[in-house]
Amino acid sequence: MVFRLSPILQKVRPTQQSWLRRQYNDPYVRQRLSHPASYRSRSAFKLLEINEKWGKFLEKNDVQAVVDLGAAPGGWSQVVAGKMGWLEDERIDGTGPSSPLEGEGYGLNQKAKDERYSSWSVKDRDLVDTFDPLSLTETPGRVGKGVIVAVDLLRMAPIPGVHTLQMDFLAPKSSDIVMSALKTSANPSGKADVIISDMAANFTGNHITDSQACLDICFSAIEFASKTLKVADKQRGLRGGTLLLKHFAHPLLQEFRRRILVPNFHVVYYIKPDSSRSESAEGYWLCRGWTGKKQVQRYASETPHEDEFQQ
Ligand SMILES: C[S@@+](CC[C@H](N)C(=O)[O-])C[C@H]1O[C@@H](n2cnc3c(N)ncnc32)[C@H](O)[C@@H]1O
Repeated sequence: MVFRLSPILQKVRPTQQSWLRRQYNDPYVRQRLSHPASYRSRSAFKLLEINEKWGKFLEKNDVQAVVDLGAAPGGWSQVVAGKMGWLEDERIDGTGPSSPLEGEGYGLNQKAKDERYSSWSVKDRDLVDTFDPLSLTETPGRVGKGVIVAVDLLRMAPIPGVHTLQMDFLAPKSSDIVMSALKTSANPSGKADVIISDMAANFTGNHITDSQACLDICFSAIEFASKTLKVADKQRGLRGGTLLLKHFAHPLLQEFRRRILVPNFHVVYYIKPDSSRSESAEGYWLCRGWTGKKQVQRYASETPHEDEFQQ
């Protein structure tokens, strides 16, 4: 079907018109709107695709603890909650007509809703130094396995089984808070099997500033991973943890891959999912089998010239 602007929309600016045209013609936007799972973001299809094509790493039996960094509005967390059995069928949002939680939640205050969904949300300033996740009571009627912790600067509406921390992941102490949130009776080691990061800073339009911001995010994620991911242990038949990391194409990031990721994982794949827009410089590294062989340390890097930026 050809996209035609209605007379009202013809009055909006050309840039807004081209955005509307792109949204209308995007098969993933249409799929999201019509999908029974009511995914909150188009990004959910990227994670579904990566997981499906690259070894179904979210569905392994031994996956007990997953951390979702830069999680809002919650599409990836919905996918993880679905894979870990917190949601019985494809109706992921817990709000729709075929949801196992149908009819629940209405008339409940936020605290009661969070308890009902085994989903709590806290802000860092409320919990630094006082947060004790083990004090949280187990939720009756919970259906899923393990623990899922989601982090974002923005507030996220609850998702069954997902514990949300609203905070700046790059701030000091944030990784300690996430680590304590991971330690529950369902995951006594407090370690993570899978860390997924779709975190992205707001673009300024300056490639050097934007690439440096992306590098900072990647460093924060790997520093956290180095403290948290399970290490491969052949004797115990334990797989090393997995990290899925969003980045943008730039020589600084290639250097990061070579110096930090490759020495610390069994394998590092570069993935550009079909569902990622071709005009976007974003890509993902899927890093399997954390070995932690090389200490993770930030290094001084020559900032490449603007011309070196690759689309
Ligand atoms: C592309 S969106 C994530 C979409 C998400 N994966 C989904 O499926 O709904 C990137 C997110 O990263 C978050 N973010 C960026 N910098 C952050 C930071 N320093 N700490 C926490 N979250 C951050 C943004 O607030 C934004 O919600």
